[in-house]
Amino acid sequence: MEVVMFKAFLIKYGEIGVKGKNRYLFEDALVNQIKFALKEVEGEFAVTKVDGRIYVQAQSEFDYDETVDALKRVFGIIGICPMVQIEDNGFDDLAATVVEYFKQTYKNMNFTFKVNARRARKNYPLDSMQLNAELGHVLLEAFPELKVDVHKPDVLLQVEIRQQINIYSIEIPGPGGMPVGTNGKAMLLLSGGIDSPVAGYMIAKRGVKIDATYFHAPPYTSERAKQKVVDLAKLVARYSGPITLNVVDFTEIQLYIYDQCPHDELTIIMRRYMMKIAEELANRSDCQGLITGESIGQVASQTIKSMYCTNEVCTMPVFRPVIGFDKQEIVDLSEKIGTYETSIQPFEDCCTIFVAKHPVTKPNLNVIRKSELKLAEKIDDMVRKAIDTVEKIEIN
Ligand SMILES: Nc1ncnc2c1ncn2[C@@H]1O[C@H](COP(=O)(O)OP(=O)(O)OP(=O)(O)O)[C@@H](O)[C@H]1O
Repeated sequence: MEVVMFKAFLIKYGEIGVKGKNRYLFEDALVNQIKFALKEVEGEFAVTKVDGRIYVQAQSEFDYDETVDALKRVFGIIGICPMVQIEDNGFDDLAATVVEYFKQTYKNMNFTFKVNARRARKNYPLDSMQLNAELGHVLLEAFPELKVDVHKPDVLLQVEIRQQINIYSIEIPGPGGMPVGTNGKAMLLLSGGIDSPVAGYMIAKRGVKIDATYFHAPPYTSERAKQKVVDLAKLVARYSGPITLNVVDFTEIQLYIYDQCPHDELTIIMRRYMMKIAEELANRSDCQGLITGESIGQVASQTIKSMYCTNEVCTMPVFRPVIGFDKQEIVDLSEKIGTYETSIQPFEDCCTIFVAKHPVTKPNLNVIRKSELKLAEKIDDMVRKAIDTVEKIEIN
């Protein structure tokens, strides 16, 4: 689309509008997230909050498509309206701009329209009704194929008389949700798979800031496998904002469990230690919850009984946003958010390397606890060491 005229966007936001006195906190978080998202777009932008509305105004040359794509990743936005903003140079100038706006925005004029003018500034010489009628008339003269429909127009042209004049008619859907930073913080257990990046995306969408923890088992898992997780964290951060990624060296613990415990219980016991360590890291970085990509019944370690056993080691709430999704639904979402291609890169995961041929699908908590007694001597030191030597990678 030829969009030479669009130099600004009106940002529409939904749920955050209903938060009463907290409204400004939500708006400020939204402004911050918009600024963060626009950092990777070429061009300078001013993001401002004026009279309870948020505007993005280009201050230099900019790439329209990239800008819209970046805004589509900001949770809390329900609509992105590309806008023409002009100074008030009298009605004739406004009428000419509206005609030019139609010419540049629509290829053919075989549609119905309605003008919806609003005056926030009452000293404008025409009132809203007069503006609607006059601008409608001007457009019909300029484009005789156009038709007016005041009930169900194909195109609703908004003309807002404020300090400046805003002209817009297109609303590109945003992602919805709430601005990140308005709903606490949680720790995502991020593996290299398909599910956990999607889980992180879904919780961030509700306004939750995210940190991540990855369990790495060198040399059984390669540097490349770790890089894949860093890449996934970067992709999630495009929506969630900056992420601190904790890389835990899990090798010693895994080998020890492998040595001491029945192999059909390995996955469950490893998972329990992952949850324990993730919870401790979460506490240290002020998180109020853990996030995993588990979905009921997907694999042996994700039966309800298995989750009952892994959940038991932590007191923090564990959020499993894809719990009721089929695999294909998770895949669809991962394609939509752009993590799928990276997730399917074939690099080994620590769980798949140490996995038993026939893992228990109905673990008994008492049996698992008994097996873990064999670890008692050394495991606490190992856990402490894993936490103390964690590598922190800042994704921003
Ligand atoms: N190496 C790891 N580091 C961090 N978290 C992990 C790791 N392995 C598993 N998890 C967490 O446990 C969840 C279940 O893992 P599992 O390997 O059973 O499932 P999965 O379906 O392959 O999930 P994913 O696609 O997210 O890897 C993951 O979604 C993730 O949250």
